[in-house]
Amino acid sequence: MPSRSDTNRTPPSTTPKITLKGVTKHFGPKKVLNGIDLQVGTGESLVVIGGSGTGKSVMLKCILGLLHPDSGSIRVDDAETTKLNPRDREKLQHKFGMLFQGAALFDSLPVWENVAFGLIQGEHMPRAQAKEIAIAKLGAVGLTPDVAELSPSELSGGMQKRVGLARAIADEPEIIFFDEPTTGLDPIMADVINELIVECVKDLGATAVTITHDMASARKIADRVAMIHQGRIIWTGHAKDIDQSGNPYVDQFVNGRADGPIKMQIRAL
Ligand SMILES: Nc1ncnc2c1ncn2[C@@H]1O[C@H](COP(=O)(O)OP(=O)(O)OP(=O)(O)O)[C@@H](O)[C@H]1O
Repeated sequence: MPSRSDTNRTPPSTTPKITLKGVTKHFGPKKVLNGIDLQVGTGESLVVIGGSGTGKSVMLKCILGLLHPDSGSIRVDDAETTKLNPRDREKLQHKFGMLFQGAALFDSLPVWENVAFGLIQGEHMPRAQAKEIAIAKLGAVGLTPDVAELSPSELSGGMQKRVGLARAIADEPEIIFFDEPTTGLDPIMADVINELIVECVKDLGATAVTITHDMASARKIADRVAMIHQGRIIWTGHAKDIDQSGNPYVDQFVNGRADGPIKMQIRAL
């Protein structure tokens, strides 16, 4: 299957969907985000790469409203999200879907109810209708209706990711966040999940933001890639240009080399 940047789809619009300007966040004496500037276009798939502890998850949590930045601006469409009251924040949440790193399913609920959770709890949809949608979404990620009645604990890691993806798309969100979607999967299953992500995002016409260490995943999913280092975005570019970034940090990361400016800075700490 071709990468997302090769597919024959409508190119993403240049209208910004998400805009971060000068976002900072510290915990105690530790500055984690040092002025993040980043824009994601409507319908674009942006992949954020970067080493462990560079602030990827903290940035994502700031966009999701799970953490409040110390300073800076985060806009989603026309709304400045750092200043929303709780009611408007809740409305904004309806635009978001999320696939968590560990799929984060409730073992106490059958698969279908995990998928339908947001529809039942958030949208107050009748259970029968929500179940129908959940089964359709499970079909969209390649799972048959009999899986709907199982407990998540009965599923393999790959199937759990599919269920997490079905849940992320159940509400047909405008923006989907993927946190390390391929972690813990073998390379073939990782590729299957990457393909499903590309398909689901394309079908919905959604904007996607993915954080990952996995370059195979980044290459497959991304229209554009942004690299974060020490709490700043140090490079952004088209996925197809990642091997000619001209940036030694990106080059080191993409090629997984121990030697380079990133290691030198770790040594210096
Ligand atoms: N709630 C918190 N309280 C204190 N420190 C935190 C908190 N959340 C994150 N941090 C610190 O912020 C830094 C960045 O963490 P973050 O989880 O964003 O890294 P990351 O780039 O996502 O790494 P990884 O790829 O390993 O998941 C880390 O040093 C982490 O310990």
